[in-house]
Amino acid sequence: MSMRPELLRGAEALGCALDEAQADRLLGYLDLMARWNKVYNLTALRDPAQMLTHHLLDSLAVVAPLRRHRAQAPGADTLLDVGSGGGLPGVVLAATDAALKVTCVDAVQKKATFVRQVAAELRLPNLQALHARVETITTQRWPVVTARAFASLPDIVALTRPLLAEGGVWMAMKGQHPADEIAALPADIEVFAIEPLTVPGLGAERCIVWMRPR
Ligand SMILES: C[S@@+](CC[C@H](N)C(=O)[O-])C[C@H]1O[C@@H](n2cnc3c(N)ncnc32)[C@H](O)[C@@H]1O
Repeated sequence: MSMRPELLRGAEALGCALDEAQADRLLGYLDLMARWNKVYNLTALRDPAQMLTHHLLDSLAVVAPLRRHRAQAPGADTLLDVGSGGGLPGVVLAATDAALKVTCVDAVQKKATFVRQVAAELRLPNLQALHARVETITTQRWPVVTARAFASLPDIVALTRPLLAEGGVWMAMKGQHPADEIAALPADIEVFAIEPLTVPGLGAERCIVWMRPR
């Protein structure tokens, strides 16, 4: 059964209606993920319908908030997705915004290789993948650093702080409001917004924790 209608409906509910080309890319990504998963074990989910809600729609939920942030932060046109795994949310962000240059980094070679393959097959020149432990990167800084299912907020900050550009922000994707993690952040880190998200069909709490150095 085609998943296009559910994808289109879900994206619209999330405030990021997709054009045909964007929907094609995201469905192509889902297809590549399902095929590579048989060999490379990129995600524990096997059911494509679950991959749609738990991965694609969950990642699409941050597209509109990121657009709002970028509208207020001119120059925030590059993003680092830390511990990107099979490319979540980095691939989804690159596939929905050609003006955003996305770098996905993961410590596992096969995951970076998969994201490179996605960039080639889906023709996404704004997507690149690095195979590295994020704490070893010294070559570049980014105005937005994002992470999904990567680490606690204090660990995200500790591992990626040198990679944040002047005036940059962290956009951390979390489940329930992570009060304990927020309480454990260093005093010079400000949580300037916590945005609750409602992901169609997911039935679980989600939020974005926006952070920046004070
Ligand atoms: C649970 S997975 C989440 C993957 C993806 N963000 C998602 O939401 O499906 C966490 C990923 O972080 C990667 N990782 C863990 N420590 C890392 C580090 N220090 N630098 C880069 N990647 C790391 C792991 O290899 C793994 O792919």
